[in-house]
Amino acid sequence: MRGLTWTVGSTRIVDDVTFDVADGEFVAVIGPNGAGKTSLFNLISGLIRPTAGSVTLDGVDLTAAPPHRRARLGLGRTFQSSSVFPALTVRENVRIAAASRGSCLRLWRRASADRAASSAAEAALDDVGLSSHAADLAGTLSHGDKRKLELAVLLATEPRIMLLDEPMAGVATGDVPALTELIREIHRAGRPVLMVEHHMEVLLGLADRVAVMHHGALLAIDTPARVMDDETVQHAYVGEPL
Ligand SMILES: Nc1ncnc2c1ncn2[C@@H]1O[C@H](COP(=O)(O)OP(=O)(O)OP(=O)(O)O)[C@@H](O)[C@H]1O
Repeated sequence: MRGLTWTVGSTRIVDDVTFDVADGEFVAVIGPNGAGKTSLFNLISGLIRPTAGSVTLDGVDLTAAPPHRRARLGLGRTFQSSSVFPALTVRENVRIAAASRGSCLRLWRRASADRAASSAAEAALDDVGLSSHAADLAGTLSHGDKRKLELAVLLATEPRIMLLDEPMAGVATGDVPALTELIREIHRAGRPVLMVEHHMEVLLGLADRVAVMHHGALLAIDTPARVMDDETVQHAYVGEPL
């Protein structure tokens, strides 16, 4: 992203943010409450249009593209609040995502597309360890398993890059290590990740770089250890744990 800016009235909610996520890299976005992290994700995924700046994926300028086109081009995203269909089964949730990937209007290719979507869904459920819950209604899953389901839904779309907005939000403390490990494995499988996370301890050993936002601007972007040592970052977090 280059110079990404979003102004509401006279307030700069996201202020001239520029950084790259390299192929295979894991970049975390942190910042005090209201720093503009979710707004930045909304700009990258196209839910809101920037006042200025651009978003590029693999050299393709996506700045004017609607969210569904960005998703087609490989920009996959999860949301801060749970976004599964509670009345559908776990398998159906993932299958819908997998089918959306290879959307094909030619009737004679529907059967093979269906089979491909089913096997992509099963593979994604296996990746996140939810195969044994495939027939359960998504609404009956624990909060931690719902988060895993969201990851499976995302994986089934075979994204080029994964944007995860606070995947640990609402998850019981005891489930955080397993979910962290799962995200680590998904990343190791070769996908770059951009993840909003409040807890610095989750990011140590997970993120290659940490981008710190403050009042909409990018305050620092560096390794987790160096970011934690940075005095300007510590100052931005006065009154809140880093
Ligand atoms: N549509 C909007 N109109 C006006 N102000 C907005 C809008 N969306 C967000 N804001 C404001 O922009 C600021 C940044 O919000 P945002 O949700 O991006 O921050 P955040 O860093 O994700 O916060 P949190 O850590 O609490 O999730 C906040 O002060 C918020 O009130």
